[in-house]
Order: sequence, then C-alpha cells, then structure tokens
Amino acid sequence: MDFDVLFIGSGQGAWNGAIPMSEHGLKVAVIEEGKFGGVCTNRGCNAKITLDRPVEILRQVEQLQGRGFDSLPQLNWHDLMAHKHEVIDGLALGNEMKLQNAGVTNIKGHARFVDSHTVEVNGSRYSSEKIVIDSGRRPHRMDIPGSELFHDSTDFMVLEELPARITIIGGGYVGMEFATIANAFGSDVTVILRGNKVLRDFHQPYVLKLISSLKDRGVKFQFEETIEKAEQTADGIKLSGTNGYEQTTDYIIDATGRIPNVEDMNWDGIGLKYDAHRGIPVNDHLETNIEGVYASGDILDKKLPKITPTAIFESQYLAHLFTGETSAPIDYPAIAYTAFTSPRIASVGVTPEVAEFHPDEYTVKEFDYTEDWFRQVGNENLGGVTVVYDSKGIVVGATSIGNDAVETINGLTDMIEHRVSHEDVERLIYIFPSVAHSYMRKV
Ligand SMILES: Cc1cc2nc3c(=O)[nH]c(=O)nc-3n(C[C@H](O)[C@H](O)[C@H](O)COP(=O)(O)OP(=O)(O)OC[C@H]3O[C@@H](n4cnc5c(N)ncnc54)[C@H](O)[C@@H]3O)c2cc1C
Ligand SMILES: NC(=O)c1ccc[n+]([C@@H]2O[C@H](COP(=O)([O-])OP(=O)(O)OC[C@H]3O[C@@H](n4cnc5c(N)ncnc54)[C@H](O)[C@@H]3O)[C@@H](O)[C@H]2O)c1
Repeated sequence: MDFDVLFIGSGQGAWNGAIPMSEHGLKVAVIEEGKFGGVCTNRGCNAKITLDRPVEILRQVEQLQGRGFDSLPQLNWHDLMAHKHEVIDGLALGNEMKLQNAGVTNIKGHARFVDSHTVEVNGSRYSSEKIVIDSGRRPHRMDIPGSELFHDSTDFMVLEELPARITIIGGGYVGMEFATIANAFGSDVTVILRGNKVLRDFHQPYVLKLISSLKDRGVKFQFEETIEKAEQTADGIKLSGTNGYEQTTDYIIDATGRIPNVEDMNWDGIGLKYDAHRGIPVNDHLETNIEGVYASGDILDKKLPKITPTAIFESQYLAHLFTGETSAPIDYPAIAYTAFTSPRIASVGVTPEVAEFHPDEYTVKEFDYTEDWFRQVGNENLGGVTVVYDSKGIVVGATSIGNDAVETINGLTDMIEHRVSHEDVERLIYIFPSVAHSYMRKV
C-alpha cells in the first residue's frame, strides 16, 4: 500500500486529523481538487468573519452615540474587500505547507475510487489501508427558471462593489449573516422565506428580537413566499412568486442550504452507501458500510451542527483511532453554535424548547442583560441568556443574544462539558469586570 491513511478533501474534517496522524508516524496523503483548507478557510467562516468585523464594531459604536461617541464611522466595502483578500488569500497555501511540513503527501486533483483501497487522481493510482472521505458540501441552487441568474455565498464574498438592491432567498445561517452585513454596508436588503421561521435551530424568542432589530434597520422580510421564476429586465432581475408576488432587484443570493459533494467519485461502483441529499451514513467509529472507508465533516449524514468545530472534532477522533490511542466509539461533547448576526445569537446543549417539553427533568431560567450594569457600560439595549438546568441544578444548556453571546456561550460550554456545579463556580475566579465574570454571577 502507498499510504496508511488517505483523505479525499483537505477541509477541517481532514487536515486536523492528517497532521497528528503523520506526526505519529503514519504515512498520510491528502487529495484536494480546489483550495487547500476547504470551505471554512477559503470561502466560509474566515472570509465571512472578516467581512463582519466592521459591522460588529459599528453596532457597538452606535450604542454609545451621545455617550462618548458623537458620530458613526463610514463603512467602506471596497477597502474591506481588499483587507479580506489580504487576510484570506494566503491561507490556502499556508494550509498546504502545514500539511507538507508535517510530512503529509499533498495530491492535487479530483479523487475517484477504483476500489475500496485505491483512488485515481489525474490518471495516477494511489492505494491506502484506510480512506477517509471529507468531500464536504456546496451551495444548493434552486431549480426554477432563471436560477442561473442567482449567486451564492462564495460569489458574495468576492464582490468588489456591493449592489444597491440585494435579495436573499432563505433564512438560515447564510441568509441572516449576509443580510446583516449587506444591510450595514448600505444595500437595500430583502429576505424571502418559504415558511415563517428564521434560524430554526435557535431559540425563537431571540430570533424574533433579531428579526425586529434587522427590520428596524430597513431589512425587509417576505414570509411564506415561494419564488417560481427569475428573469432579467431593463430595471434589474425580476422575481415572481406564488400569489402574484413580484420584486425587482440587482443581486440574488440563493441561501437555500448546502448539498453534499457526492458526484463523480464512483461511490456506486464500490458499493458505498450514501444519500445525495443527506450525505454518508457512518457507524459510531465514523466508518462507512465499507470496511476501511471512513467519512468526516459536513459530508456525514448526521443531525449535528455542520460547522467547523464538529469537523475538527471528527478528524481528531480519527487520528486517535488510527494511531491506536483509542478504540472507543466517537463521543461528541456539547457543540456550541452561533449565527454571526448583529446581535449575535449563540447556543449550546439542551435548548429551552426541549427543556420546556420535559419540565420534570429541566428548569429554565431567563436572565435579561439590559439591567446588568456591565452591559449598561456599552449601553447594550438588547441582550440576555437563557439557561437550562438539570434536576441536580447543573447547567446543561444555554442560549444567548447580544454583543457577547459568543463568549458567553463558549464559557458556559466549559461548564456544561465538565458538569460544573454551583459550588465549583465559587472557585472560579475570573477577571472583573469581564463577560465571563458577568455571566458566571448569573448562572
Ligand atoms: C458562507 C459560510 C460560512 C460559514 N461560517 C461558519 C462559521 O462561522 N463557523 C463554523 O463553524 N462553520 C461555518 N461554516 C461551515 C464550515 O465551513 C463547514 O462546516 C466546514 O468547512 C466543513 O469542513 P469539511 O472538511 O467537512 O468540508 P469542506 O470544507 O467542504 O472541504 C471539503 C473539500 O473537499 C474537496 N473535495 C471534494 N470532493 C473531492 C474530490 N473528489 N477530490 C478531491 N477533493 C475533493 C473540496 O474541494 C473541499 O475543499 C460556514 C460555511 C459557509 C458556506
Ligand atoms: N455561523 C455558522 O456557523 C455558519 C454560517 C454559515 C453557514 N454555516 C453552515 O452552512 C450550512 C448552510 O447554511 P445555509 O444558510 O445555506 O442553510 P440553512 O440550512 O441554515 O438554511 C437554509 C434556508 O433556506 C430555506 N430553504 C430551503 N430550500 C428552499 C427553497 N427551495 N426555497 C426557499 N427557501 C428554501 C430553509 O427554509 C432555510 O431557511 C448551515 O447549516 C451551517 O451548517 C454555518
């Protein structure tokens, strides 16, 4: 065999495992047909958070108008885009070098299975004891007349000029994060939703606050509307929907979800079980129905948040498994997740919605931040945390909205994972004043 472990794809579900495997002495290869580092590094999390940074700061400056600030800074999309290129464009090469320096063999091109231990790339064959599929997902494109006029998250994050009118179809992570950014930079933003729920994985009372805040800033929401066609007109792109709905816009982001990359890898030929919409099912060791073929990251058919930390955890688990450090099934901890909107909404563990269905098992307490003196320092007018306790009074879930929601939930994730009791909290001496000190006093 040429390798001990061969990864198809170089995203977060691969390189975080490939490097420790190689450092441990395994012969490892990574095959990538696009940019090394995959979606998150090149056209997902990192690029998005760079574009959001001025928005996050602007909102905080806004909250202090007349309280130390007398005016708002001007946002400049063009300069920000240049900064984004500066921060992001070198990361792919950096990832490639990181792998290479750790002794991993990088292979460029599209991988296709020949059999369960062999793949072909650009006419060359490579054999491996184990193969890990980390092929990820890509944006879904609506199948309606005119959808070739639509764009996706990748297109938006390289726009040199921001269109005056932007319409976003879909109210998930991408829809809400991009609505936040485009609105702050002055675009006239409309979000069109098939149903009436936005960010369905999140605590809906907080989501309603977010919608209301976005509406106050001029974002329009069109609920329960199914778009049926798009056509180019002299005035822009005309969208038509059910019930006679019509809207003309300059730029459309199809944010209707992400679909697994399953094509042209000869999975049928080797008998791999997969679903074109849901991805690859695996057992509790991340092994597919074919012995020696594993999968990790977004391509998995699992009901877990499809985010970078999940993919990292899985690839690290595979490193422990393949180096013999463990033979145990994968044991996921509580996974924290967030929408990088303004305000942020973040969540971890048992949700208030689940807790309310099981009142005998859980207690839910809601804390409003606006009365907290520390939040008043920044004149934050919207913010809170809702905490779920088990029957022993231990925190098992939390969800937060506000400027500091991400750090609040990160801190509470530690508490949840380590089942920190109320008595233990007394022994945690945090810096004062600080976000951590503030929420710890509450829970
Ligand atoms: C706009 C956007 C914003 C996001 N923001 C966040 C965020 O803020 N926080 C967060 O945690 N997550 C975020 N995510 C999700 C995150 O990007 C993904 O969960 C993560 O990238 C999954 O990593 P992966 O390794 O599973 O797959 P990917 O990153 O998709 O990597 C798969 C790689 O496999 C390659 N590949 C596929 N097939 C083949 C083949 N046959 N041969 C060779 N190579 C192949 C692809 O080119 C790709 O590089 C965001 C996603 C998007 C789209
Ligand atoms: N902050 C983060 O961690 C972050 C940010 C961006 C993306 N992501 C990841 O990327 C994934 C994809 O994000 P997304 O926002 O594209 O997907 P999503 O699944 O979060 O949201 C898709 C939205 O599109 C709607 N929709 C689906 N089909 C439709 C149709 N035919 N017509 C109209 N609306 C339709 C859904 O109802 C939903 O509102 C997320 O699930 C997440 O895993 C994470």
